[in-house]
Amino acid sequence: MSLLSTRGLSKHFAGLTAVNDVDFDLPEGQIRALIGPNGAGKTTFVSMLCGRVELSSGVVMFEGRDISVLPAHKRIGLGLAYTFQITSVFGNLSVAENVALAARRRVKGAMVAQVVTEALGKVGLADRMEQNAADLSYGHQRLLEIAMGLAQAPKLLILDEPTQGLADSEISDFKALIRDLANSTTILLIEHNMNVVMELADFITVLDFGQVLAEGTPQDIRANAAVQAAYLGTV
Ligand SMILES: Nc1ncnc2c1ncn2[C@@H]1O[C@H](COP(=O)(O)OP(=O)(O)OP(=O)(O)O)[C@@H](O)[C@H]1O
Repeated sequence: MSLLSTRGLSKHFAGLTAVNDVDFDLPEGQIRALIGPNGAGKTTFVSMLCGRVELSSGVVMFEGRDISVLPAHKRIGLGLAYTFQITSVFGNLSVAENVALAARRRVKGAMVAQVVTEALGKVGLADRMEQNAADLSYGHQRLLEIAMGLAQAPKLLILDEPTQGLADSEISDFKALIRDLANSTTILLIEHNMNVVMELADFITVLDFGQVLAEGTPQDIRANAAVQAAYLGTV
């Protein structure tokens, strides 16, 4: 059984079909990359998985349960965590307080501090706990968001362009982080950096004009002529 799957998932915005009849299956334990040209529908697709965007038609299943109309906070409760391009960090709170907010959804009392320390340790921000989140670089704010996701001990972690804003030197740490997280969490990653995709992903789904253009291993996708024409040739 897939951890997450969709059938016939579509989203129409007035006159525009952003996601068109997508069937998608994500097995537990996989690192899956979702790639495709700008405007292909990637963010809209994962927003429907998370419940941030209402679907127009189709179904979303998580652990065999139909979650298509479940509100976002209930999906988080089931183990579906996500970080998005638009940063959701509270700038006037400390790094630790931001993660504590996420941790309190799951644990209470002294456990909160433990979960916070662990999550920040994993993403490499343990030495910045007391700093105001607003004072972090953009790249570090993205790592803080991942720590906030981890504090919820998710079964599925969805990351929307997590390497955007990271320096080259930080990207190799990021790759190691994702490999480490994959030992305990299934990961769905929207990513434009093809080095990151090809190195990290077990399996890749390519969206184009809201539809699945191709799926396969990194080798399959690299060799796929349609993907080359639609996307890889242009990056
Ligand atoms: N709230 C909205 N209202 C109207 N159109 C939207 C809305 N959100 C997205 N779209 C449109 O849906 C299409 C898919 O957008 P989406 O952001 O999902 O693509 P994407 O693949 O994530 O792109 P990028 O790689 O640039 O982030 C685009 O044409 C976009 O303009």
